[in-house]
Amino acid sequence: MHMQSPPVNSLSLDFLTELCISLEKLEMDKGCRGLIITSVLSNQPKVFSAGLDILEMYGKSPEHCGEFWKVVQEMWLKFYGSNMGSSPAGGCLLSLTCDYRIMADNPRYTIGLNETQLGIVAPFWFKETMVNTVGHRNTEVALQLGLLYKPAEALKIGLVDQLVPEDQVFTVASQTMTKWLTIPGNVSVITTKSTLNLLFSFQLWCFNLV
Ligand SMILES: CCCCC/C=C\CCCC/C=C/C(=O)SCCNC(=O)CCNC(=O)[C@H](O)C(C)(C)COP(=O)(O)OP(=O)(O)OC[C@H]1O[C@@H](n2cnc3c(N)ncnc32)[C@H](O)[C@@H]1OP(=O)(O)O
Repeated sequence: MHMQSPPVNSLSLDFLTELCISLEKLEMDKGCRGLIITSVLSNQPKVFSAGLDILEMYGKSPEHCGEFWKVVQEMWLKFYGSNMGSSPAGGCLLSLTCDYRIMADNPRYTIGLNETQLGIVAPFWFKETMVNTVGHRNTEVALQLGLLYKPAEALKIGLVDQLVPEDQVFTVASQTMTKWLTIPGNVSVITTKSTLNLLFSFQLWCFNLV
């Protein structure tokens, strides 16, 4: 799936709605077993996603905000696999929801949950998704300081799984997907994934988010 919503793939209500509809269609397609998501914006260096569209969170009606927040949660519940450039805040969440993250090795790109730098708070389910990926201590430091990591730093703490030269991102993503798809049967993979997320799912249920 190629994201192309200039200038920076910010996650607006319209963009997220379209994304969720596309994901739902893919979920129902029995022939689809994996998804690589990437940005095809023409800007250089490339942005994966600038995160939630800031304009959606300012001066809008309560109904609009409700609708926006709901679709943000839907997006988070659905994702699979990705490759990317810059991914601040919601863009980082988009990546964290994936099974494997491949980042272009360009020090101009950054990834992280930088909410505190913006004077806002990363919701607990952003935080938990980060803890599940990089552990509690790394998350504590990252979130309190609102850190945006360069590729090498992100790899070091496990925020991304692999760095590759910029022109090879999609090729390597395709090779990685091929490897993951050698695991037989959807059921065992889905069950394993659900088991890994069991505690988190329970927390979400307690907070009435699913
Ligand atoms: C519904 C109510 C809910 C209330 C809940 C309240 C709080 C909960 C918090 C939820 C957690 C928040 C998560 C988020 O995702 S907040 C968004 C965080 N995003 C960022 O901090 C990214 C900011 N952007 C950048 O760092 C850079 O733009 C960049 C992505 C690295 C790209 O840099 P560059 O290529 O140099 O482009 P420009 O900076 O020049 O930007 C180009 C134009 O794009 C506009 N832009 C950028 N980011 C956003 C964005 N997130 N939303 C909307 N628009 C964005 C930027 O203004 C430029 O526009 P212009 O050309 O018209 O000036």
